[in-house]
Amino acid sequence: MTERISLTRYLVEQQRDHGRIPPQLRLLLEVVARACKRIALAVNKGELGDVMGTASTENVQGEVQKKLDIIANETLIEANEWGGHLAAMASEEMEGIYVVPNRYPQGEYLLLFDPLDGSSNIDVNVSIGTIFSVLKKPEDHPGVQVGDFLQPGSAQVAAGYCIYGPQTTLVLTVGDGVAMFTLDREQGSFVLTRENIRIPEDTKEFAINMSNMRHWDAPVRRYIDECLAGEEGPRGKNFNMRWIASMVADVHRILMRGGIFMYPWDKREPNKPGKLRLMYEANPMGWLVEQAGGAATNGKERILEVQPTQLHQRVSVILGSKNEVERVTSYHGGI
Ligand SMILES: O=P(O)(O)OC[C@H]1O[C@](O)(COP(=O)(O)O)[C@@H](O)[C@@H]1O
Ligand SMILES: [Mg+2]
Ligand SMILES: [Mg+2]
Repeated sequence: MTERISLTRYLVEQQRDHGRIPPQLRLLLEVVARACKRIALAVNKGELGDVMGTASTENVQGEVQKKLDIIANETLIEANEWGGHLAAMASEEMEGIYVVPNRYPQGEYLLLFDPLDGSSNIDVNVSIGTIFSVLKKPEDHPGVQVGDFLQPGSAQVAAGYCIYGPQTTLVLTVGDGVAMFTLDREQGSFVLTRENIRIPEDTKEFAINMSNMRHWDAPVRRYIDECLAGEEGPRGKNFNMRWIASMVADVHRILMRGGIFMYPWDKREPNKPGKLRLMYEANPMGWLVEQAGGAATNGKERILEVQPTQLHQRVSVILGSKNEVERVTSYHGGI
C-alpha cells in the first residue's frame, strides 16, 4: 500500500524542506482545514441537524442567508481568531472586515472567504464548498483597515477550497502547483491524494448558466453558438455542457478533467461587472486554475491583475482550459 501523506506533513515539508511557506502560514492553513472539517460535519448532518433551510437574515449583497452560510462563517471565524496568525478576516457574509480582537494574539495575515459556496444547493444535497484566499497585511502602518485587503489576486500567498461532495476534498496552492487532499473520516485527517494537478489545455466541455443567454454580450454568445454548432460548425467538434451552480464544484471538475467555466457580465445588472465576487471567489479560483496550467480572465485582463477597489467587488469570470479561455478572451478583444 502506498504511504499516505497528511496535510500537516505536506505543509511541514513545504515549510521545512522546501522553504516555500513560513511557519505562521502553515499553521494558519491547518486551522482553515480544521474549520472545513467542522463545516463538513455540519453539511453531512443535513436534515438530522438544524443546518438546512433559510435564516431570517440577508447578507451585504442583499441575498437571503441560509443557516449553513451563517454556521460556516462562524466556524471559520471562531477557528481562526485565536490562532495568532491573522490580523483580520473578510467574508461574503459580513459587510465589513473582522479585526482579530486584542485579547487574541495578532498575526500578519489576512484571510478572505466565501464560507459556503453554492448556497442554492444546500437543501437539495448537491456539492457545495468553502473558498479561501490568504494575503499578507501591508507592513507600513499599525492596525488593519479595509484598504489592506484591496490587493490584486497576484499578491495571494495561499488559496484553496474545500468541496463537500461525495468526498470532502481540500484543494490548495501556495504558489507551487496545486495539491489535493481527501478527508479520511476514519483517520479524521486530510490526506494527499493528488499533486501537480494539470488542466488539459483543450476541452470539449463548457459550463455556463444557459438560461441567461438572452442577456449575454456578443462575444459570449458567439463562443457558445460556435460550441453548440458542434462538428458541423467552425469548431469542428461536439461540446458537452455542465452547470452545477456551485462554482466550487464546477471548478473542481475543471481541475480534474478540464473544461471552461464562465459567469460573464450580462444585461440583467448592467452596472455590475458580473455576479461572482473578486476577492473570495474569482481570485482564489483564478490562482488555483493558473497554478494548474489553465487561465483565468474577465474577458479583458487576467483576473489576478484586477486592482480591487471594494471588498465585495464583483467580476466577470472566464476560467479553465487555457486555449478555450484565450479564445473567449480574444473574442472580447482582451489581453
Ligand atoms: O444560480 P446561478 O445564477 O446560476 O449562479 C450560480 C453561481 O452563484 C454562486 O452560487 C455564488 O456563490 P454563493 O452561493 O456563495 O453566493 C456560484 O457558486 C455559482 O457559480
Ligand atoms: Mg460563492
Ligand atoms: Mg457563499
